[in-house]
Formats: sequence, structure tokens, C-alpha cells
Amino acid sequence: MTYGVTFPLWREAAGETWRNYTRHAFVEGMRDGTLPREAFLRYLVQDYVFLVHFSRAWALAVTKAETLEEMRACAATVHALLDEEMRLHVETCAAEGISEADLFAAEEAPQNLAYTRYVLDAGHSGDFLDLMAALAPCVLGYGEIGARLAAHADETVYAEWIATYSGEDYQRTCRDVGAMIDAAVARRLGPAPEESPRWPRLADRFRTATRLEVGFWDMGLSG
Ligand SMILES: Cc1ncc(C[n+]2csc(CCO)c2C)c(N)n1
Repeated sequence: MTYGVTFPLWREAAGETWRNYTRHAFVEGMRDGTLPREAFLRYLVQDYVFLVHFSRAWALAVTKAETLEEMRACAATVHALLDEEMRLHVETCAAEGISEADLFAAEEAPQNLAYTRYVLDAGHSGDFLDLMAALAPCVLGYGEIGARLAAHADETVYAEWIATYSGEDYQRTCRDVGAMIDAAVARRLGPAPEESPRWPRLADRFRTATRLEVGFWDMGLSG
């Protein structure tokens, strides 16, 4: 999966950290069905809270945007997160006796706090590109993981999770976000973005957010 031209460059620069995220033991446990249910539910409850703050980060992107097109794309993501992605968590947890009020009130794990507040700070202290570099591993990493796990969906009880991220709707979202990032980079950094003095810091933001994704999976496994 390439999702544009910027993402593969940032992914390459993140080196083995990217592999640690996308091939994490938690992911492999979903692939072959060996992930304990308890770990999956712990992850889902934390992920609901994660998505609350992630929605705030995309809303911040609306205020940091420079074009109507960027504003529309980010506003649509806020809407999709609040009204679609979170519903999946609510429904899966409801079937396990966990209400939405319980989810909203769940105490945030330190790894969760660290990740979402890092992303929000990237947006507050930086510009639209800083924020996009911090948001990209989450959105595009799940697209890559979903696409790889799709071939194994009939071997695992986590088929629904895999279907969500490997499905055409989500894969289209990833291509759209990749294209938006490419356009945002070209607009602000010109035709040779890798030569911009800002480039190393953007790649570093991407790698830091990727490290925080690894921490999020670790949290799911270890509680
Ligand atoms: C820890 C964690 N990382 C990534 C995602 C995936 N994700 C987060 S927001 C979004 C929609 C577009 O922004 C998607 C797919 C997640 N749920 N939890």
C-alpha cells in the first residue's frame, strides 16, 4: 500500500519502528486468532477514548487548514470518527456488557494519554503539516495492517476488525488522506519537499507517532 508519495518516504524514514507497529504481536494475534479476548476488549475500551481525542485533533486540523478543500476533508474525518468509527466500538462493547457511558468514563492508560496529547501538541505548537505527520501513522498504518490481514480473515475471530480496515471504504479513505497530505506538502514545501529544512522534523513527528502506536499495542497486551 502506498497511499501517495509522502507516506512511503516517511514510512521508510521510520525504519524498524514502522515494522514494530504494523507487525506487532497484538496484530499477529488478531491475524491468527490467538489474541486473548480480554486483551482485545482492553484495547477497544482505550481505543474509544483515543478516538474522542483523535476527533479533537482532526477538528484542530480544520482550524489549521489553508484551503477549503483541506477544511472539508478534515471536517469529514471528524464526522466519520464521531458517527461511524466510534459506533463500531460501542456496538462491540455493548455485546460484552460495557455501555457507552462506561466507555466515555474509562480511565485513560498512560500510553493512550501520551499518544493523543502528543498529536494534539504537534498541531498546537506546529502547523497543518506537523499535525498531518503526527496523524498519518494511525490512519495509514491501520490501512496497511488491514490490507495485509485480509487474506487471513477466515482464520480468526477478529474478522470484523479486519473487514473494517481492509474494506473498500476504509482503503479509499486512506488513499484520500494520502493524496491530501501530498497536496498539503506540495503547497507548503514546494516541488522538492525532501530538501526543505522542515522535512527532518516532519519525518521525526511521523516516527514518534509510530512509536506511540507500538506503545498502544503493548498496552493492549499487558494491561
Ligand atoms: C490507536 C489507534 N490507532 C489507529 C486507529 C485507526 N484510526 C484512528 S482514526 C481513524 C479514522 C481516520 O482518521 C482510524 C482508522 C485506531 N482506531 N486506534
